[in-house]
Amino acid sequence: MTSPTTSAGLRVALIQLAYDDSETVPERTARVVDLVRAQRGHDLVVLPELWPMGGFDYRAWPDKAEATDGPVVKALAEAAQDAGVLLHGGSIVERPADELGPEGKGLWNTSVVLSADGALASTYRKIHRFGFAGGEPLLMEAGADLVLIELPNGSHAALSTCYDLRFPELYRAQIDQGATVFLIPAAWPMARIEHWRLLLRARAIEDQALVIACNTAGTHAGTEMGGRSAVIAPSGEVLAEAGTGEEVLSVQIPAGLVESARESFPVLSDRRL
Ligand SMILES: NC(=O)CCC(=O)C(=O)O
Repeated sequence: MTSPTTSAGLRVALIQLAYDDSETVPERTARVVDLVRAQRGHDLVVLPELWPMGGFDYRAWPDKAEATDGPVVKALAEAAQDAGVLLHGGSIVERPADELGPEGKGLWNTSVVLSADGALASTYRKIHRFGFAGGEPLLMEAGADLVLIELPNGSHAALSTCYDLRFPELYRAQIDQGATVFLIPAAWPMARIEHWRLLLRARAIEDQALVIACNTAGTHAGTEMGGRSAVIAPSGEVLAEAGTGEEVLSVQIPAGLVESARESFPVLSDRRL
């Protein structure tokens, strides 16, 4: 995969959604769809991990799981089309109609990307499952595939999700496939928010990539979420960072950011494999 010599600028909106346990999935979906529609004029809109089913609401996952042609993704597709944006819809608890996976669990933490014409452009199944003996490893299958998408400015973005951020080898594999941007939805708790902030900058600096990371806010299933969604330049400079509550972060990313960083300080060419 080759990226353009100089990528154009990109206008991005990160919807750092706050939620608690009081909303139903249809209610939250309706709220999110309105927020997405309001982002017309952006090239790319990003939502957090597992916002429909609740990132830490493990017990609800089996009942709330949907297929990627289910009501949540359909609503997101319509919103992307109405707003005329490429939409990273965060992730859902995916239950495909006809697949159980190697461990027989039948659920995945699946990110969905909708194009501006409302088509499902791409999906990514979270590779590193969070929760040790409980949570994701107990209930979900692990994804196995690297996924890259083309952004409206022609650059290539690699998909990962939340806990994946702790595994730098994933991001090295993604840049080896041509990624210059990392798109990372998350449900990262307040208790470890400084890890999030540090690791986002680390991934940007070590891989000389643009990091676009959208976290969750609010408190659900007894876990306070940390917010601090961010856009980080390959230099490690924080171009924009959200606070800890619900917020839409709107960022104009300058043209050629990654290319000029890699050209002026070509550290990646000194790798010894
Ligand atoms: N949803 C997650 O993957 C949470 C990750 C997390 O809390 C951590 O890595 O710390």
